[in-house]
Amino acid sequence: MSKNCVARASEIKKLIVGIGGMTNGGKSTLSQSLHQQIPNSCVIAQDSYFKDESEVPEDSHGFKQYDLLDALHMDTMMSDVDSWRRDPVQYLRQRSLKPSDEQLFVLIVEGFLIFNYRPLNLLFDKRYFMEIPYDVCKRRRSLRVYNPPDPPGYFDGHVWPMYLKNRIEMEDSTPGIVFLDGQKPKEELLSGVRDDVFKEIERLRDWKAFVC
Ligand SMILES: Nc1ncnc2c1ncn2[C@@H]1O[C@H](COP(=O)(O)OP(=O)(O)O)[C@@H](O)[C@H]1O
Ligand SMILES: O=C(O)c1ccc[n+]([C@@H]2O[C@H](COP(=O)([O-])O)[C@@H](O)[C@H]2O)c1
Repeated sequence: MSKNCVARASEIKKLIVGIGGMTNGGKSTLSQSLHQQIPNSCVIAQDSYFKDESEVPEDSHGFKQYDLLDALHMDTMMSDVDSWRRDPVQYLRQRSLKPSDEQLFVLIVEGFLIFNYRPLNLLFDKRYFMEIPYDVCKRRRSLRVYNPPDPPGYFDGHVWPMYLKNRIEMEDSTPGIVFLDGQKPKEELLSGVRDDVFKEIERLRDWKAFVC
């Protein structure tokens, strides 16, 4: 390094972790547990950005087309991600989260189509995808009540075919995804991802930015 270069070890460092996966794969459960265990972290959840029912079109069978990026306000989601990237301290404070003295911040982004939206997908440092078999997915989904609730035949008529389509698109465009078995015990899933994220945090801590 030239003697004119300045080490900026104290600069704020940021890590963005993507928890993608099938509907009911366990994304929210894992993301909330990670948030509780990772200091200076927060969660942005894609299902907070669904458009109003009146804005979501129906197909020829009368099924609302919810399992498409078009059903989501991705522009709003991106602007929230960008405000975290600009100033994570302020972002946490605005949400009544208390930043620690630590200069390292972790954003957990979770959702069923997070790796299908290119501008967001480009930002991830780590990508995980929670998968479960068809019958488990169908059973878990049948126990959950969305707003609006799934009409009869919705899982096989819309949710599952769209999952298969979206997954092909994702795998074609995104290498390096770590696939997780969403049937493993919650604690095991949590400890695996948490340890992986902590390793990444250690790597970032050791890394010094040099400005020449
Ligand atoms: N590892 C797991 N094993 C068994 N059930 C789980 C597991 N993780 C989540 N669940 C259950 O599956 C359902 C969907 O979980 P959730 O985290 O809301 O999924 P997602 O956010 O992917 O839609 C919930 O009832 C949750 O308790
Ligand atoms: O949250 C909503 O407004 C909403 C309304 C209708 C349906 N959804 C369903 O939400 C699913 C994605 O969320 P999740 O948590 O199941 O991964 C997706 O499969 C949609 O069909 C979600």
